[in-house]
Amino acid sequence: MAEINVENLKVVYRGVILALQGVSMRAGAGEAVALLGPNGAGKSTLVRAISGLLPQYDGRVLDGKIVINGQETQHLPALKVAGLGLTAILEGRPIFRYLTVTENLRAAGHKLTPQRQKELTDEIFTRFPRLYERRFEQGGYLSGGEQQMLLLGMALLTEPRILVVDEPSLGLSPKLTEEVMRVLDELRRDKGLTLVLVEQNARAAFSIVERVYVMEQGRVVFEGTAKEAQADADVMEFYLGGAVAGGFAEAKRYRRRKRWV
Ligand SMILES: Nc1ncnc2c1ncn2[C@@H]1O[C@H](COP(=O)(O)OP(=O)(O)OP(=O)(O)O)[C@@H](O)[C@H]1O
Repeated sequence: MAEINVENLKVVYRGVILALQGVSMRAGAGEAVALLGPNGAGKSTLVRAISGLLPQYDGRVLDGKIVINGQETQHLPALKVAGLGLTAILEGRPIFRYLTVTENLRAAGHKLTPQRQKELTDEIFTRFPRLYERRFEQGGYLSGGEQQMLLLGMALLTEPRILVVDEPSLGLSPKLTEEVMRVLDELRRDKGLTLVLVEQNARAAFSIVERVYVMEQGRVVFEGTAKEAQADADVMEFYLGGAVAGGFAEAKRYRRRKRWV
């Protein structure tokens, strides 16, 4: 059973900035949930906490609990959390820019037997034909969408049970966003993955998750099914309005603000 339970989590950066003010959320085994909300709401902070990566950002859990597969993890380092089957693709698209696509995949799967590595690499190239075409290209020369696909491929080579993905649509065209979402959805279904998706692009998230948490100012302000969120006029207007109405233009503006690769 690969599930996440977060209870009343409080997170502070640099000892003074309270970024999460008592957040509770749950992702059941094999379930897809999205964390939505405006800039600065605390979405990335929550996934950093779940992934054990807060110390890298000078952050720490002040109070509350994170339970992954029955084990309390709020004070575990990232490597231990990864050992529980959680793989996180966080901001910045951290690929090896001077290695080719194939080499990046090999590096990600270094713990696997050569046979398993080959099986999974073949699977990745089947799921992402574009990556196969670009397999001898250096990572740094790939487009944003191709880099996102490479990151998903690299994540698959860690054989995760829980996948945490921060803003996969960032900077992508609507068509590419749709493709990345489709692949995420297929992966979850085919492999029974638990998926936690952070998205500014609420419309994209609604297409593949069952439940959503809308955050603002370090709190969860709405929790419900994707359908309930879309039917709630206040949620749509006050918290998700810009993201839904703005579409690609909004994404581009956002991309300019947030630096990556
Ligand atoms: N490393 C850090 N040091 C200090 N404060 C931080 C740090 N990272 C985030 N914060 C602050 O914590 C709050 C929550 O930020 P967070 O990045 O989690 O929000 P977010 O919902 O992911 O926003 P975005 O969609 O813009 O990434 C913000 O007020 C932000 O300024």
